[in-house]
Amino acid sequence: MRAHEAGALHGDFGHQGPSWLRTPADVNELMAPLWPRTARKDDDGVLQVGGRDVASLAQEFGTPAYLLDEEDFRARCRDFKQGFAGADVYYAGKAFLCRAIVRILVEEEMNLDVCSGGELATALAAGMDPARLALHGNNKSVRELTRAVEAGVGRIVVDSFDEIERLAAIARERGVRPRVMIRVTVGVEAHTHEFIATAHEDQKFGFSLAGGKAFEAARVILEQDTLELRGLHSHIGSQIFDTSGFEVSARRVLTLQERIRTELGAELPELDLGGGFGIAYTSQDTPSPAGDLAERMFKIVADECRGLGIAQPHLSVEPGRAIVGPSTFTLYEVGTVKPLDGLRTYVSVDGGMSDNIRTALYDASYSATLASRASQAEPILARVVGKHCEAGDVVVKDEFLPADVRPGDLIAVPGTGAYCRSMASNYNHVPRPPVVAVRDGQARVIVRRETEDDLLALDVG
Ligand SMILES: Cc1ncc(COP(=O)(O)O)c(C=O)c1O
Ligand SMILES: N[C@@H](CCCC[NH3+])C(=O)O
Repeated sequence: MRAHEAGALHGDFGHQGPSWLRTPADVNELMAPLWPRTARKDDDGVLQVGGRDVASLAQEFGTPAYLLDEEDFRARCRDFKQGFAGADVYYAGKAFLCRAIVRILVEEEMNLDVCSGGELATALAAGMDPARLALHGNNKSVRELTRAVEAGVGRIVVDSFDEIERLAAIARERGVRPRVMIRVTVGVEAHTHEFIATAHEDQKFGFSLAGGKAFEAARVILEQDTLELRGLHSHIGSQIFDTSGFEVSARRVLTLQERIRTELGAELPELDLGGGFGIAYTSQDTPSPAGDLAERMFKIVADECRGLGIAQPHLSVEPGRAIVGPSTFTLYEVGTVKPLDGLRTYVSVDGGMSDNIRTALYDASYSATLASRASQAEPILARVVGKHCEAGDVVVKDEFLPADVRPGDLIAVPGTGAYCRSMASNYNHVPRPPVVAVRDGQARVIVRRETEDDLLALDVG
């Protein structure tokens, strides 16, 4: 089998050219960062995952569908747990959460970060030990806080003075003492898209460190005998490759920790440096393995603590995208192909911005491959677009696809495990696709496809 016969497993415009013209060995090597571990193409160019081929999965479950490689998801949990041994790893449920995922997390002995009543309910419904949960949010309702306190959630990451007051009252009424962390805005300009950076001063999350609000929050919490202050929390943003942002953030937050110890007499035993570890969406992204990230982060914390003369707090991190992102790809069927002379070819698929809003929202880059057959055709510059009534309904901005791409072909887009199903909508009354977990030749639906009846059921007429 020659590589181009197998079709591209990864290609992206403008960097190294069309990848299906490379050797099979190259193609396999290039697969690694973008595709789930068990993904490969067979001799007929049909993409396989978890021991199943996508043509049969499309027949059984329809398209579009998110196909999650369960082995890959579990392996990434283990990579983080092993890499960060000695620290705690909280999977960030906002990336993608459902009960089957919670059960896997329980089996893999992971902790879980939830950021809404809905995520909390999902975690509890699937049997997650509440002590392993962290609750986030800049505007947690009284109801959400009450539920978390009553369930015995392990930590609540407080985000405002209003919340401290609310939470203290809820705890007082129930005679309990919830554990809290303070979300600190450290003022780091993370190198990522503006919409997903969270530690610069001018935004809604956290207590400003520079403005003295974070110190003030510590003082207020320490005055309450109904709240137990466990530590500081910083999350600088998402899809970050460079650990220098974490270094600055750790330095600033630990400096605050030292001030809290000196001026308020409180030794804080924990520190959470958040999530945000980047993944490869195209060959131009170069993520670090979890072990390397951990090594660097442990060193940063150790160095800073030594410099400040404080005891090292117990570290935790909250990766979401880096665990679930690469485990999943979206399978679409091509509906129409429109070559625009001198421009590019528009390949329309049966989903779009309702199942992947990230391209439209963050100008995110994705790649795609012809997944259902091999092709000998020349590469053409294509744009994979959806079926929505919106010109910006783009899934993959630029990709080389074979010139004979045609209606009925299956197209796979990797790296869609994080923030695609969880941010999906039913814009234009397009029902949301299912999530199908595949492992050892078995496929099971873990989130079923939304139906038109589901949509009509909400519309009370
Ligand atoms: C507080 C917090 N923790 C963790 C995460 C997870 O981020 P990521 O999925 O980029 O690892 C987020 C989202 O950005 C977050 O806001
Ligand atoms: N939803 C964003 C990341 C922000 C997530 C949570 N703070 C994304 O798709 O990249």
